Amino acid sequence: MLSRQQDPIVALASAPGRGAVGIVRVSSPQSLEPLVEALCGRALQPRHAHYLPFLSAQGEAIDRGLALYFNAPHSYSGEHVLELQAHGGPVVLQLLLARCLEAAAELDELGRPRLAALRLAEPGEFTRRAFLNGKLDLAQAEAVADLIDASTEAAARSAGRALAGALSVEVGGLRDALIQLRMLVEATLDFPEEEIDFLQAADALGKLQRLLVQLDTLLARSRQGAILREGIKVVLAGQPNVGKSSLLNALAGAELAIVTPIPGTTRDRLSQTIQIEGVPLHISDTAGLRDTEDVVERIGVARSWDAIADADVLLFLHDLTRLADADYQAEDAAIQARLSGVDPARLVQVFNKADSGAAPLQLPEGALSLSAKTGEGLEALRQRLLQQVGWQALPEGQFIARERHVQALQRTRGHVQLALQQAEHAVLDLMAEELRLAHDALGEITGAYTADDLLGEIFSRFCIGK
Ligand SMILES: Nc1nc2c(c(=O)[nH]1)N(C=O)[C@@H](CNc1ccc(C(=O)N[C@@H](CCC(=O)O)C(=O)O)cc1)CN2
Ligand SMILES: Nc1nc2c(ncn2[C@@H]2O[C@H](COP(=O)(O)OP(=O)(O)OP(=O)(O)O)[C@@H](O)[C@H]2O)c(=O)[nH]1
Ligand SMILES: [Mg+2]
Repeated sequence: MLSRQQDPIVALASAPGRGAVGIVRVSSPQSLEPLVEALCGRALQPRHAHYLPFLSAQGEAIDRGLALYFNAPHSYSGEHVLELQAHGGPVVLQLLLARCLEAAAELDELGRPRLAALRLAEPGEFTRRAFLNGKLDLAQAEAVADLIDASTEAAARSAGRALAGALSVEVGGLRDALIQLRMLVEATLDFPEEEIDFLQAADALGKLQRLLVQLDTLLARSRQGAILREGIKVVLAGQPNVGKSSLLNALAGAELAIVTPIPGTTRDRLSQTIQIEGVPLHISDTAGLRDTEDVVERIGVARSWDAIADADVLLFLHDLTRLADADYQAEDAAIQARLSGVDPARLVQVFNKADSGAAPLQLPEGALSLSAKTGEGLEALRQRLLQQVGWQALPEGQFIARERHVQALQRTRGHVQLALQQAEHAVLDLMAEELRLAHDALGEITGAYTADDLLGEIFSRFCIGK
């Protein structure tokens, strides 16, 4: 793994103002001993906790806390790391941070700064260094961010699995199988007259087929992991007064949205994340769809249409008590015409107010009937939402994955498939090329082959101090 000469960096490694304990963390390719001397007034034994005062330039205690020193490469970042674990107040932590920068600039007896070029860390820079120093691969580094951002317990657990290397281990197994095949094919290319025998003797076709099966299994697990990470965008839409806000409240189990008998109550989009079996659902309640002269409501309705376009799943609500009403039907016809642009696979028709005793009705295929008021039919709706996005809780446990991983796996699979076709026709040089491309695509997941701008994009989404 390439390792570059880097400036030393410092940051708060906890959200300021919230923690009871806050950490100021310094990471540096050069030794931090001169800085430790200034801040702690003594040397520290690596990997031991020392309780001591953190010293200002005047030698006063800014705080008393635990200091930890990690010698490179035995640290989180793989560099020399100093942690000052202090009381978590925002002001005291900012003082400590400023003191680190000040102490780094202080000159020693020879007129050199204690730690030249110490600067504040960029988002994700500690973890980026851990990656560059081979402490984590890219999939694990991404799992760090996903663990922090996890919005449900299931998402956190599966990020924990990915951080421990579950995805990386699977990818590594596939990579080893690919390498074996590549070696075999490359060797065979050197003896052209025996190509076919070679392939048969080594069962190349069988190996490729098994590789495809393994890729499919991993793809399935990664897709589930991506659902856990990203969650699902569910939008509640429909005419005014059909019960969209009531359904949001029922799903969330809280009175989030205002509900009244007055049509046009909701005028703006209101979103809430809930979970079903650990899957995060980002649910949006929207303004009822209708033509209106009210300027504010018009903007709200335009936002409803934006939300509809953006939904993974659109729950389109109908009011069972008004189905026979001529105005309602006319409005509905106009809306349904406009909805015809929505992918039917994303659309679920929901007939609300089933408790009202309204005339029983022949529901359209795939539609649900329920009552936001009594909760009847809600469980069926929950199951339908999971089914709609292809969620299955897998017995072996999914690990958090990103769309990026799913796409890299799909590309790998495509190349293995083509390699198999070439193998069937015994076109070995093309087969070798497809295997090489498959190998490259797989390598993108763990960061073996990753462009710098992708790394920049991945790490910039971390918080500062991570
Ligand atoms: N105080 C503190 N807690 C923390 C972190 C931290 O940086 N500081 N972490 C920040 O994310 C996480 C833990 N991550 C860490 C990862 C590796 C090493 C480390 O010292 N690794 C050495 C030694 C490993 C060993 O003893 O087995 C190494 O890799 O060589 C430390 C923390 C969560 N808790
Ligand atoms: N009987 C019955 N009434 C319901 C049900 N769901 C909602 N209502 C009533 O229908 C009326 C409108 O409910 P809302 O949830 O505000 O409807 P909405 O679709 O959000 O309406 P707008 O915000 O105006 O678009 C309220 O009086 C609710 O109490 C239900 O399942 N059964
Ligand atoms: Mg409403």
